[in-house]
Amino acid sequence: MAAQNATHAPDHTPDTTGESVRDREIEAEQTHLDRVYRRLEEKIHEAEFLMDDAAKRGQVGTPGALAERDAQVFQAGMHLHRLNSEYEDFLFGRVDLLLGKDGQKGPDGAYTSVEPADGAIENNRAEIAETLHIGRLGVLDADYSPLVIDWRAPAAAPFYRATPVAPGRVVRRRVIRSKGRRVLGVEDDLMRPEITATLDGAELPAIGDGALMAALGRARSHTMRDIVASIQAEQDMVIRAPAASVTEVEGGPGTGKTAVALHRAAYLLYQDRRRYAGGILIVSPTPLLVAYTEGVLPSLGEEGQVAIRALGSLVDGAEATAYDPPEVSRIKGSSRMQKLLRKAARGALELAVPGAGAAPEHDGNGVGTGGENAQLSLEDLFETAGDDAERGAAGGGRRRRSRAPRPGPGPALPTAPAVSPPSRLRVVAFGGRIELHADELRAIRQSALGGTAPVNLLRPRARRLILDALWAKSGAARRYTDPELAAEARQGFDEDITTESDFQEFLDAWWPELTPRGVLAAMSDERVLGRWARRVLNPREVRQLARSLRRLDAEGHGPLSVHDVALLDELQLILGAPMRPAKQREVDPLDQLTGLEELSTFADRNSGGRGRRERLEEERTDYAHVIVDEAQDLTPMQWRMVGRRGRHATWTVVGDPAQSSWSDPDEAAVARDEALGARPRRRFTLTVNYRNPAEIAELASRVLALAMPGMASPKAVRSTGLEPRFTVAVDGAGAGAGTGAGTRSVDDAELAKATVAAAERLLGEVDGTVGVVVAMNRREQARSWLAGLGDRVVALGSLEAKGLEYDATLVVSPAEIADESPAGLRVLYVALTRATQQLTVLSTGRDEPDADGVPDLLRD
Ligand SMILES: Nc1ncnc2c1ncn2[C@@H]1O[C@H](COP(=O)(O)OP(=O)(O)OP(=O)(O)O)[C@@H](O)[C@H]1O
Repeated sequence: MAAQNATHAPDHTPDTTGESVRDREIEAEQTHLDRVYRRLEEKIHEAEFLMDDAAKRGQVGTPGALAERDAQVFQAGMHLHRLNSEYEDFLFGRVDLLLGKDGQKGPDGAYTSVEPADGAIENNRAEIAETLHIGRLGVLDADYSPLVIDWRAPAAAPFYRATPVAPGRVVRRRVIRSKGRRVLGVEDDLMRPEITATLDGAELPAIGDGALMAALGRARSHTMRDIVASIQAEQDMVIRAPAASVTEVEGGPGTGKTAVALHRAAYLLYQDRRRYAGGILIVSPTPLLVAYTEGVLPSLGEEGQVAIRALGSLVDGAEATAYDPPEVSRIKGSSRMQKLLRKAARGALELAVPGAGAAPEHDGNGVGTGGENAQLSLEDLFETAGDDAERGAAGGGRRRRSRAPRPGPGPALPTAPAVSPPSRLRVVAFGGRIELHADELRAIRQSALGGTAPVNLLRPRARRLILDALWAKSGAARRYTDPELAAEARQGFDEDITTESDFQEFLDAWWPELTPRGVLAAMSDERVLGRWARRVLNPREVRQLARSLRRLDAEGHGPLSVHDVALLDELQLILGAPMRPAKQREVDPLDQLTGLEELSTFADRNSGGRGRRERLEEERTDYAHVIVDEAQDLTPMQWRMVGRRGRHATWTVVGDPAQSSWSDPDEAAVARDEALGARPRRRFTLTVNYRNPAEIAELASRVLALAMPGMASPKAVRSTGLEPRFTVAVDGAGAGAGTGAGTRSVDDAELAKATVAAAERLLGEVDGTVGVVVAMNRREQARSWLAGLGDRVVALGSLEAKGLEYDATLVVSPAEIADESPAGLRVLYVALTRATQQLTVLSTGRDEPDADGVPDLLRD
């Protein structure tokens, strides 16, 4: 690590003027920052003038003038928005460079050579030839010399990539800490500590202990910070990797996968804003992680074109709030569900499914299929011509309408039930009755379903087959020898039938438009589900699945789990989207050609961009780039759901197999391969743990050895000297480390007391947040235990801890967490790797703690 290897000159020693080297260096950076802000103000005035000018052009009205005006407003709006944003640390870095090899300058005004010129260093002495300041945006001075280089520009790469092993032209890398317009401090890393470098004749000093350590040591809040000032070389390789295909990143806990993924989104937008105007989707495992990370991109100046969504809210109108127990998650996540859902969608046509008919009954007798209700007898309707009567039908209040048979060859139509699927269709035509019986209707349905199109879209085909069958039964075709006359008669026959609202009602009942939620709700009937799931699930799985879906009401509304959401998405595909009225256009087609569609993004961003972003998220189902965070957790069904959103996308997929809570990684790998297709893949591994101190990482590695034998732990970058603490909840006597009494079971009251005591202690020891991780089925309980401790402490179920971090973590009963599911040890590994400073492990008898309170699972 560069930060560890740098040597530093004494920086607090006052010189003859009484000023320390540090003060002088801060003052020099302040002078530069003042210059930057003066230039920014000039640019803001320029942009305001341009906006003004553009508004006047609006009155001219020729297409050319309007296009020019729009382009100008776009440019000016973009500048204004960016320039007006007061970033806490607009300017954060600086590199002092040796003379470059080729002497060429790039578009940002900086020399492009990565390697130093021959003779740049002589007798271990060198003169600094170029100093670049790195910031969140690029700013050029009036003479086009670079005042600040955008962190994503090629010229900024050495700031991140240089190491003492491969320093390139970099002699000193400096991180500048500022607030508003004031420089607060500087931290330097020397990349060539062996040489003496001078700048304008004075020796180049190095201040502080290194920026990375300073960043890592800061207290954590409830939101993630960007790492733009201290991105490390191996992370930078991922962030700047070309986006042509699939970039796969693996790395253990705390290696910066999430941080890198977020910075990569900002980098891609900078590289090719037009291409990624198609939207970047970041898929996160939980809403908690979304909330934790969603501030990072705005802090990097990017938000309008990036949607960060939790897996449970990828489908519009659905929001996962419920949890499935592991055995149910396993069923719902498995790719076997594809087959089952296809059967269910087809089977649901035969039921009176909500969203398409009556409510299913959960009485084990089948869903809405039974008895008289389903027998549609239309006979009476024709025999009581002219008599409009209302008749309440048992179980449905079915409406009965009377209709006179039409004179002439045209058919008279039956009515259809409002609720139950009819099993007979009878019409009067050519003076006689034509009837399609239950078995004939069933055969027609089967034949229509033989198509591969989505079920809802097969309805026109079914309608055509019904008309064919009625026409054939009418025998009318035989009456016409002239094919033209026959075709005409057939056309009239079809028109007469189909223009009748009763026929429409019949179709609505017989081939209802199914909704994903309706089908999911229908699957809550165990008997029906058992039929559909034959040879897919065993009876126990059928029972478990049906039971879990009973939390939905008849129309499929009610608490959904994250796995239900993937099922809804799959069903949407199987059923086909119902026709919706066309959406009002937001942008002019011309905008798409000129790139001016971005205009509304910036306009909206200026006037509270969130509304725009929400709409963007709502409307998009196909993105230009998809970033999957915690990819190891996606189930096969979730891979299918996510894959559908990136059919034409490039991808970045980050994850850690050792943290997977999904029980069947091989099955998930197949689904992942399908989602990513044949695109070439570029693989990266991150190897350094920036989150956990070495003491905590070492403890966690014991669980890793059990969970994934042979898998290497990432190397922790720092050590705090604070060993994890072990404590045991004991009956009657409170909690204490190393009591040796842990083999007895403990009741909830004692566990609550011990949890609160351990959490309070940690709160007293750290400035920031404390996360208390418990088994999933204890999370409500733990929330109530900790309710009085203020908002620095958070109670989390083990699966909720994914991706998050806290200054201190309390892990309650490792054995309980490990026993929760087949992937329990990996989930425990996640829990143990959340702390940036301190970790306490609280055991109960179930954990079999030794005399020091160390639970069996964590012993060496
Ligand atoms: N280069 C860096 N400079 C400063 N902080 C960093 C750097 N890289 C990572 N971090 C910090 O380390 C912590 C862990 O990063 P992150 O959450 O991205 O890791 P992760 O690999 O996604 O972890 P997990 O797999 O456990 O979810 C975060 O606080 C992040 O800000």
